[in-house]
Amino acid sequence: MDKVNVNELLEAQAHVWNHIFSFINSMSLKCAVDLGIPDIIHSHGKPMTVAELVAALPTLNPTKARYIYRLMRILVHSGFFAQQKLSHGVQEDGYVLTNASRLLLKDNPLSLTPFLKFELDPILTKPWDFLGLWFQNNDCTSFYTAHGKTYWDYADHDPNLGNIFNEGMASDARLVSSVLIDKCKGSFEGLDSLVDVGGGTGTLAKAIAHAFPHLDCTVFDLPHVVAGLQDSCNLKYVGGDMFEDVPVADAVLLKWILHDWNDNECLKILKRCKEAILNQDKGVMIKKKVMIIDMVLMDNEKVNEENSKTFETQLFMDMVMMAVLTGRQRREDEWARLFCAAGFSHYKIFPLLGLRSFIEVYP
Ligand SMILES: C[S@@+](CC[C@H](N)C(=O)[O-])C[C@H]1O[C@@H](n2cnc3c(N)ncnc32)[C@H](O)[C@@H]1O
Ligand SMILES: COc1cc(-c2oc3cc(O)cc(O)c3c(=O)c2O)cc(OC)c1O
Repeated sequence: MDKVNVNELLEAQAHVWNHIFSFINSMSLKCAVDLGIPDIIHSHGKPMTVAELVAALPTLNPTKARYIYRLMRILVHSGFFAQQKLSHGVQEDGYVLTNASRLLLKDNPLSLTPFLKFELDPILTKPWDFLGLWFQNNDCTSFYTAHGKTYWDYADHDPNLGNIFNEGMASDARLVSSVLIDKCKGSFEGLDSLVDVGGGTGTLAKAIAHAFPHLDCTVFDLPHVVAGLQDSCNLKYVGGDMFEDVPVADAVLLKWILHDWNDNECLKILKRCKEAILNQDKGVMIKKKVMIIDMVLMDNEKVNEENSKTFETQLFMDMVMMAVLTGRQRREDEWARLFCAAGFSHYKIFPLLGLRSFIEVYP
């Protein structure tokens, strides 16, 4: 083998090894969160040496103390912690948080820890072991192959999964609402009423109702999800089925709903949403619309070195939707086809929410 080929061979080996082991990134991060490491470093208030970290870990078995620096080393490499000199003239480094680990602090209102705990719960990681088998059987999802029931049936009978799901979704909704209200204010101005379809326990609608006190907001979700939730001044909860009927309003919001469903199911939901905004009799004074927060999957040919991480994360979410539910992420042309088939006339995409976009669709 000539030299170039040997180098290529070794590069290919490294690439395969990196992918064999890349689950260790997620699991090391989960371990740090389970041990409370981000909060401990935050409370310390200054760069924290490994000895200080070990001493502050309340549940650490003393025989494992000497391994902590190895866990921290991989998490420094993956950007969750950084190392800083303790003080001028002192040789030793201490760990500090990065923007990413600040998003894992318990008291950060935008904390993503509930989302991490949900996605990395063994109930949701087990289906990945069954993906190959699923490709060879008739099951609807590899979640079903792994657990013998659909995700919905599982969640219905396991209140703990229902709770971690709701907390995971609410944590995402808090982050999105803070960005949405800041960047998309204009979209809500002039509306009198809005219904958040599949709005869960109402985290996003509550933030919108608070930011726009003249807007009547409705959270619409399955009856058992909204049962017992308290209405407040301009926010109310309504139970129902979005495939049957959606409450009337000037605008309908669908955050992270359509990615759960296949095209036929999305068509039904979008048609119910269109009826809901057209049944609100307000003449032409208000620009009625459906507002969607979801991914617009990047086109392959637009992927470059700069955006390839974003594309990879979008592909991860697409795989999650396939393994857990029967949904998917969609490219712009796939969205456009859906909107047209549901009878909408045009749409605008605002790529303002990082991995996801804010899409307005007009009847
Ligand atoms: C991914 S969650 C999104 C929750 C919320 N929009 C968010 O982004 O935080 C999907 C929501 O759709 C709701 N849902 C599922 N089927 C539904 C149906 N047939 N009618 C109304 N809501 C439904 C679920 O209960 C869940 O709250
Ligand atoms: C469509 O109705 C439901 C959807 C979901 C659900 O589940 C997951 C699971 C996951 O690993 C990642 C996700 O992003 C999602 C979702 O976005 C999502 O909507 C869960 C349900 O009940 C608990 C549903 O009824």
